[in-house]
Amino acid sequence: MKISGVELLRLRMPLVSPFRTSFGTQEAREILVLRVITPTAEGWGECGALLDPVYSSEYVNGVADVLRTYLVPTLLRAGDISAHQVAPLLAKFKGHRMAKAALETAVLDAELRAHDMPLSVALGSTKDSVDCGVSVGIMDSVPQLLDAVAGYLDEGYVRIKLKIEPGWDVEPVRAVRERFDDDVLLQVDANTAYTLADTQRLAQLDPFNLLLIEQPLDEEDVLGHAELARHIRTPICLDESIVSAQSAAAAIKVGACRIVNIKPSRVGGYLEARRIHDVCEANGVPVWCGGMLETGIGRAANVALAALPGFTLPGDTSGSSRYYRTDITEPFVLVNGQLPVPAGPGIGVTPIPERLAEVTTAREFVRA
Ligand SMILES: CSCC[C@@H](NC(=O)CCC(=O)O)C(=O)O
Ligand SMILES: [Mg+2]
Repeated sequence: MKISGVELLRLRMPLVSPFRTSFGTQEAREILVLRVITPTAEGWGECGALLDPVYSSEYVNGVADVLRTYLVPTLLRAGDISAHQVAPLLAKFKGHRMAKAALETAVLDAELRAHDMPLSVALGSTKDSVDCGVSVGIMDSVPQLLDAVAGYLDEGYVRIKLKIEPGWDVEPVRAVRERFDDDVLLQVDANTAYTLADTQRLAQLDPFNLLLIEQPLDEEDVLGHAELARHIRTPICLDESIVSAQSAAAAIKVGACRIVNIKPSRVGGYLEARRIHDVCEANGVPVWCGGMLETGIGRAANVALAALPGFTLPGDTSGSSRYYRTDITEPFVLVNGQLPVPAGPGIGVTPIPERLAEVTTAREFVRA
């Protein structure tokens, strides 16, 4: 398939409420969306990078630059290519996995639409709906947190994830455990906020029957997570540390994690995400689909991925209303704690032009 052009769209989408994590507070999402044009179909891809390099080293302006300067011109010059050739063609450029993921996804979406094949089918998904969890930010008070959790449980979410950081960890988790049924699936995400010196503090979370503790230590401290795992009972799940199937295999081998959060954006796309799924499944390691506050474009693709057999834990695949008053696609609405897997060709959704126009702050066309 020949790529005739790629459009970079910069969106600004206000969040329904501030989302606070150990690395800062998001009030709105600046999002880069890609539209790939080919003679037979168009494809869409959403980049998970944040405005600033605070979750990972990538950030929106940097992604836009590496796409216009290196990645898109390389594909435009490559002639007839398939989506599976994108990663090998771009491998000479080190890193920039979020930029590569968005571009590969848009090419894959165009290719699948041209062949009338849903992404879920192409990935080998086996379910037509997925259980959904929700990520709950750090709040100003425990009562405010309890009200938020009550609201999400009322909406039907089947798993609650609490953001934690030093000073906001044991007390809020204990309060949630004490207020809600012990059967509520509960996990925490530290976004690298702790060090091994905090081992005893983190061990105080063990009595609360958490599903997992996500990325307690620095993303490069894989051996530190293996050491921590010898001192706490709660299973460690890695997020920021897992950037490829190779890094997943290595982390599992050294005992750094018993669960993996797979985020297609972080690992370079859905094809690598599938490989990570396969590595984890081969090692008996459960996986779940993480999120980067995606619009319906990224959400649709994430839900398709979350329908793979190894995704045995509810993901951060919340409904559109978790973050946005109005999505740029038809909204994803939770029904009985689940979201339906899009059945249409490719990612199965397309942006609604009027809604896309409302939130688009810049458009840039990259030609050969
Ligand atoms: C702005 S925080 C994004 C990264 C964070 N993502 C979430 O907490 C889930 C976000 C979502 O529901 O999409 C994570 O580390 O897992
Ligand atoms: Mg995380």
